[in-house]
Amino acid sequence: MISVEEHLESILRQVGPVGTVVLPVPRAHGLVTAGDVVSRADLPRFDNSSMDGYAVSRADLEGVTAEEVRLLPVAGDIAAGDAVPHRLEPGTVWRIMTGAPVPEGADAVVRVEDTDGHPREAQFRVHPEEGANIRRRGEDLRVGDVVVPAGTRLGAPQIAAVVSAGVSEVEVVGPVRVVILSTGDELVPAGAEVGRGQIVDSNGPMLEALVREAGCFPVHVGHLRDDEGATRKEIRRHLETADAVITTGGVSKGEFDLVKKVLTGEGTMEFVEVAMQPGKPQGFGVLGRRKVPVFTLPGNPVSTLVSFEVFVRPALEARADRRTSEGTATGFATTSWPSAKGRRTYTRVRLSPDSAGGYAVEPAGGSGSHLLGGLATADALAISDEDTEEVLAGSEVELLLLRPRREIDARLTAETEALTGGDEGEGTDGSGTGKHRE
Ligand SMILES: Nc1nc2c(c(=O)[nH]1)N[C@H]1C(S)=C(S)[C@@H](COP(=O)(O)OP(=O)(O)OC[C@H]3O[C@@H](n4cnc5c(N)ncnc54)[C@H](O)[C@@H]3O)O[C@H]1N2
Ligand code: MOO
Repeated sequence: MISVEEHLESILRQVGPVGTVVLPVPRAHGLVTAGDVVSRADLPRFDNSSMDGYAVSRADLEGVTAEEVRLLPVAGDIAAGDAVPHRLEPGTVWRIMTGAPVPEGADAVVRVEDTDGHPREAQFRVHPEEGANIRRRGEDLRVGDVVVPAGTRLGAPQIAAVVSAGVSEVEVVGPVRVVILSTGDELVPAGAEVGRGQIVDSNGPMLEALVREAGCFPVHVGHLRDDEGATRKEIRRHLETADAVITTGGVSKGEFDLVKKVLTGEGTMEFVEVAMQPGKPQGFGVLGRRKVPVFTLPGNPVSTLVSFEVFVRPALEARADRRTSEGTATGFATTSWPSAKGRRTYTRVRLSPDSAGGYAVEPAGGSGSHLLGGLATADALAISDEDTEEVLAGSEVELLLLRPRREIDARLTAETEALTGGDEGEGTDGSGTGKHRE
């Protein structure tokens, strides 16, 4: 058996980012920039008003107060989008809308609330500060400024900044297209009738969701029957287009464990036993002329999940050049549970608030790799090392989170409030206490 670290290192040595592509900015959502994105425009593009009001020359309102009001004639209206260059003549004002270009000669905008709002001859009640309510050209970004540095994941705020800066296409690390193949004659697709001896293929939909959560794109989710020729043909076909292939099942010692049989000797494929529980039988290699990473995960659903979190997610992150894991945390065991001696053990656990504002940890259901009911209630995997035979009540445990931390913390806060009748807002409030860490 090899260690978890040895297997992960072997995978990461062989996996690098996919090539870059140039995409229209909205389609690059979630992808990582391959180079700095540089502004093609000054932002704002022109001096404009931040308020509905009047563009004025301050000199014309010297000494004006709420008691010492002044009347000035209005030259006209300037709306947002007005393309005509206007000039402010001394002794006059322009009525101006939010976002409209400030006329030449104006050095402040007076809010409509500080006037009587009249369209032709407005009464002013303030003497504005220099530049009041004017958004200056280039105060946000200048031509040539870096809007988003290389290596940034394009989220909604970055997309807004980039398109405003006059950039319509960006070079990003390409979308990582993942093919998912469940294997085994016993499987039927979700929703289909389940016959005698059959089960629903849950690994396919689970991996599809995991791949998506990891910021990659499941492009094919299929099922391979226990047929050697068909299995070989189907895997080869996907090597032409996929950026990663994940199979489940067919890698242990059964007579019909065909994945192992078909892929042995292909590319750098290696089938190993990893000192972990669950997830012992693992296969990985890069295959075909495109050197596509292929992960052959054990079929038991919990083994598949743990294998994904421990090996596939880091590799997909390397491929997409981004981090997506929900991260780690620590908590305290409220009860004891067994740990497989000699193997890194990943125990499904449920978290609750402890009295010190940390995470209280207890197993979510049994330890069998087929137990999906318990898995659905788990918040995290508690990791215990190879030397541990039993995780003792009261001991500190390392957690690999399976849900977004905000979601866990929000639930725990609600539970704390329910327990205390809502008078203690402190505790697991999502801001993290000494015991929580990323
Ligand atoms: N003689 C031995 N038998 C097994 C060993 C072993 O060392 N010696 N290892 C066990 C361990 S540990 C695991 S994990 C599994 C891995 O088996 P495979 O990867 O070959 O997977 P299968 O045999 O095809 O299936 C295992 C189990 O999972 C169910 N399954 C498979 N695919 C799906 C799916 N897509 N959705 C839901 N459930 C699935 C399948 O019906 C089996 O019950 O091997 C042990 N055996
Ligand atoms: O290693 Mo298997 O993955 O225990 O269930």
